Amino acid sequence: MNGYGKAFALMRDAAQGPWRDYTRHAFVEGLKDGTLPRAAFLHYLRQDYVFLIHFSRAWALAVVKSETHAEMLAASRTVNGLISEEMQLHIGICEAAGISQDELFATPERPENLAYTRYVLEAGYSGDLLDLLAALAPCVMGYGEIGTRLAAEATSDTYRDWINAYSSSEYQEACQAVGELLDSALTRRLGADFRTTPRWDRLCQTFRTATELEVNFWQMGLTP
Ligand SMILES: Cc1ncc(C[n+]2csc(CCO)c2C)c(N)n1
Repeated sequence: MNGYGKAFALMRDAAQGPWRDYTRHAFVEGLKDGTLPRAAFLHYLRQDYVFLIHFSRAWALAVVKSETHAEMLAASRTVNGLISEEMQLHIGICEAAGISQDELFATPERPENLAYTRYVLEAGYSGDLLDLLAALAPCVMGYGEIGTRLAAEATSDTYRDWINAYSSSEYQEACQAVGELLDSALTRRLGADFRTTPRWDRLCQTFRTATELEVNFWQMGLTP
């Protein structure tokens, strides 16, 4: 699977093992065949709602760290997509399951959740837009790959709404836009041969760590 840009494909290939653990996690396979217990899914969604609050803050920080209007536009569109669409999806599914928005907002944050979001925010606070985007990319593109694969391979309709959200053309376009942002931000700051610069390996390491934190997040989802 590809189409999310050059830098993403390189970073993913450099993090092959964790990437596979993330995109083929037992939680994901349970969404695919409908065997994921409902309690685990709702627990995950509640944690993910809190996760999205902090991820919206991290994408807002990407606006702060932008150096061009095009970068600000791409980052602010993601902030808007997150708050107006992705968080709405969670509110809707949870409401239908009898979990109110107040309850959702008051969800106590699990350590696996906290570790991931604060890692990403710290990458942005202490670094530049590249450090921040390297930490943000696994979440955006990973769900893009998972959504596309599950739309083709799902054998159950139990989690169809969730799968449809991440396989939708709107979401796939958002992944492509982030891929283009990553490529152009790298080229602007490091040059077209960004792979040969001293910073590249560190950026790949940040991408890998964020991918490992995604694996931990799925694992948390399996243990309500
Ligand atoms: C643990 C976890 N990882 C990734 C996503 C997906 N996601 C989070 S922010 C974002 C970018 C805005 O569209 C996307 C797609 C999630 N929901 N939960």
